[in-house]
Amino acid sequence: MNSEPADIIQVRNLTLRYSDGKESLKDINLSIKANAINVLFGPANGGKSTLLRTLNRLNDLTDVSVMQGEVLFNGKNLLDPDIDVIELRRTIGIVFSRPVVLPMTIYENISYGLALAGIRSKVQQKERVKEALQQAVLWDEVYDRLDTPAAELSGGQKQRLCLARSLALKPEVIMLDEPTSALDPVSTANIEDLLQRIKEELTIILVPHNTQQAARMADYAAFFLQGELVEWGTGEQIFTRPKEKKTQDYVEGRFG
Ligand SMILES: Nc1ncnc2c1ncn2[C@@H]1O[C@H](COP(=O)(O)OP(=O)(O)OP(=O)(O)O)[C@@H](O)[C@H]1O
Repeated sequence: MNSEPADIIQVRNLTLRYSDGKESLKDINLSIKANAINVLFGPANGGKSTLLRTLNRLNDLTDVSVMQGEVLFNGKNLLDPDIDVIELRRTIGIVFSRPVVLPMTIYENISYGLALAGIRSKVQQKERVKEALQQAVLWDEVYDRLDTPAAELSGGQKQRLCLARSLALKPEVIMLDEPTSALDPVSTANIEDLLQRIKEELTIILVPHNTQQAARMADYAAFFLQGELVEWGTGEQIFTRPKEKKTQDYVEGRFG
């Protein structure tokens, strides 16, 4: 990295409690850096997925009893009730661990979302589909069978299709929640390579599926433990010179 990237998202004093009373995020303060891979890592139940779901308001659909603090994005608090949630979810996309393809063709898996987003011109759709598949490094494998069912793709290809589906909407941020946990090592390496490539164009927030992947991928890293953000910094600092003993113990595999 040449210079310190700008903050694209600023999480300020974010506390979230589900209606069962459990505090899943405790006074979180964190900056997400633009055009970088921002890794959120730590043991299960740390609050990583909860934070991702908060950033594009998927938590609106779950039973949250308390949400305090703010999340600044493009000069606005994205937790404000008057935010356009549909537009927010286009701008901050999410890819989950299990690739969920729609029961449609490869082409339609992408064009469907474009149509929903108001892009109805067939010419424009065609261009966007091609561009997204190229960005997701899937084009060369599927360009001659775009009209076949997406269900016939391999697991790794399906995950790249899910990524292409988000990329087609030209998001500013893509969040990935353990995107390679269901994939073999070769498919995992493909996804990791392509994330390194696309960070030139957008911002990535990655919940990795293990600490090795966190260390490999992180330009910036935030260590979550039981709803608390223990520490965050550059990947290099967190994985070689952590300030907190808890981070060091986790990174060195003393608990997990
Ligand atoms: N919809 C929900 N309702 C109630 N509690 C929830 C809900 N979703 C998550 N939790 C709780 O919030 C805490 C944080 O969970 P979360 O899934 O955010 O952690 P995580 O760090 O992503 O863990 P994992 O690696 O297992 O996905 C956990 O104690 C979990 O049980």
